Amino acid sequence: MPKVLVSDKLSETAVQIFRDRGIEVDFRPELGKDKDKLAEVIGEYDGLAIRSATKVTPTILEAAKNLKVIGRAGIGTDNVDKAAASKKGVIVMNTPFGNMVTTAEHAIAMMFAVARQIPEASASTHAGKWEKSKFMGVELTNKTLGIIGIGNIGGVVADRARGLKMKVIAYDPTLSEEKIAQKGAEKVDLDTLLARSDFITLHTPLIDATRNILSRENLGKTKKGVRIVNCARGGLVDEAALAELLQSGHVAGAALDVFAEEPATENPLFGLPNVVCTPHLGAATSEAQENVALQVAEQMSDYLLTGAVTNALNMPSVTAEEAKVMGPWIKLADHLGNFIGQMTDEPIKAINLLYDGVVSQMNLEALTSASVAGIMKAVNPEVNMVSAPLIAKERGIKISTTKQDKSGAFEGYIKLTVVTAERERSIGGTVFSDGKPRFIQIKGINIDAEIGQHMLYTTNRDEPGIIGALGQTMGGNGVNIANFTLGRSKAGAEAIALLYVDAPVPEDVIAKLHQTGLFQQIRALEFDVG
Ligand SMILES: NC(=O)c1ccc[n+]([C@@H]2O[C@H](COP(=O)([O-])OP(=O)(O)OC[C@H]3O[C@@H](n4cnc5c(N)ncnc54)[C@H](O)[C@@H]3O)[C@@H](O)[C@H]2O)c1
Ligand SMILES: O=C(O)[C@H](O)COP(=O)(O)O
Repeated sequence: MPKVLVSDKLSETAVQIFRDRGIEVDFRPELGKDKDKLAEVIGEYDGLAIRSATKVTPTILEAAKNLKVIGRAGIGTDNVDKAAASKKGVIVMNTPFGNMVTTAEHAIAMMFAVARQIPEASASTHAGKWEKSKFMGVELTNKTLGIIGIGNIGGVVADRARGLKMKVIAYDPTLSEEKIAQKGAEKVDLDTLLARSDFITLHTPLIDATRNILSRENLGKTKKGVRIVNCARGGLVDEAALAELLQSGHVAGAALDVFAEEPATENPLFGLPNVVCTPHLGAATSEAQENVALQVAEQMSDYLLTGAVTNALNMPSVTAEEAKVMGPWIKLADHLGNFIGQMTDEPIKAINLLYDGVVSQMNLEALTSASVAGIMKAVNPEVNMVSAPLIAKERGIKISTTKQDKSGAFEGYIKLTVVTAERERSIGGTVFSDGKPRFIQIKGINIDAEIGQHMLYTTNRDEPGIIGALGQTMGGNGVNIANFTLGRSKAGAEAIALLYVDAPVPEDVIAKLHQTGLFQQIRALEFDVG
């Protein structure tokens, strides 16, 4: 039974879902703030469910010996070292839509709050002062709202702002003018947004390209009297520069839900007039917390129990249905890769995959990842579908895929070719109607080989006596052959044999086969057929 740790304050709904799905779950939200304790216990778990308090560092991942999936009940995953997770083969998933509306509403609320100085007016009224003339505000109607990053949340903000009769402009380099127009905004460049906006709201992830996007220089390009709203991530704004511009009167107000350092107990913006602050409450509604807890628990359970992958940031999606249909093909892709991986001792330059027939209509990204993982598992058993493409990229291995639909004798097949400086190796395989993967071609020679845990691969010149030599040497040394496949390109040319045996072929048996002088290549191979 898989075991999941919840190390942040998730709704109890998540715990219930894990239990209902038959997953053992420990609810320990205090661990999100205790990295040493988390490192101590994480080794026991297959899944880790978090919000933003838990920092999943390389140290935590190093200790996470059994971890398969990290589920973020929310959107931002900047608290997870995704590169380290991918390298360890751990899937990182989030819930991209569960708190989108709630966070957009918070941004709108913050915009109103800063336009009308509501928090300060409220505090003053609570204090028994009746400072009616002190809190003069501005209308939102007809004002220009500049949205930096108009993805899911920015899109909802645009929609609500249009309802408030604001003019909406947006800077988002990855979206087309048309797409931004569909969201009700005009696409502009950053300088134009800075110059035209009465209000600026940020809705990008915190990545290298967006870190400090509202830098001192860019804040200096804004319209006098601008108001800034940040409900995305702290590092997007230069807080010290913003504080100075607020004090100089260039910026009329700021509303911040997120800070460079969190929890924020000290900040250059604290205490300044017309700065509205909330403690990272963007996603803090009961509706959003139910949504994200439910979604993350379902997604993590699906992955741990069925292999279905949804909303993963470091792995292609695989639906539960796909996982079922593709299961044998994924296994085949893994075996094909593993065959070549075990045959290849020299550095790999390129991996080419050809998908033909039914398999060409499947999720090829997942199949390719499985194949690449199969190759790499031959030298590092820790590699899996998540980490393999990353490792291949790091090593400069070029991966290409081709699909076609002319499988002929088979419903579909996969052909894997691996290129090294010395040679090209290829192997083809299919899945029979019994759901069993089989090798059907090696080096262009047709065969029909059942795949077993222990196998022996030999190449020889096609001449009499090979079967006898193989049978005698194996049998004479107590190695039972479960299945024997032969193939040759033409009579007298190169031939191959693939034997499926009941136990690993001992070194001394391989030496004896070599002594016969009949074989060019002899390799004992092991496959994970579980
Ligand atoms: N305050 C909170 O509690 C809270 C809650 C939810 C999400 N968030 C944060 O809000 C942010 C946005 O979330 P989302 O779900 O809308 O993400 P999203 O991925 O749907 O949208 C982000 C948008 O930013 C754009 N972008 C990327 N690089 C950019 C750049 N250099 N300049 C301008 N735009 C760029 C992307 O193209 C994308 O359209 C994330 O950082 C998330 O962590 C905060
Ligand atoms: O990225 C998010 O989803 C938000 O920042 C919410 O974070 P939280 O779940 O820690 O409140």
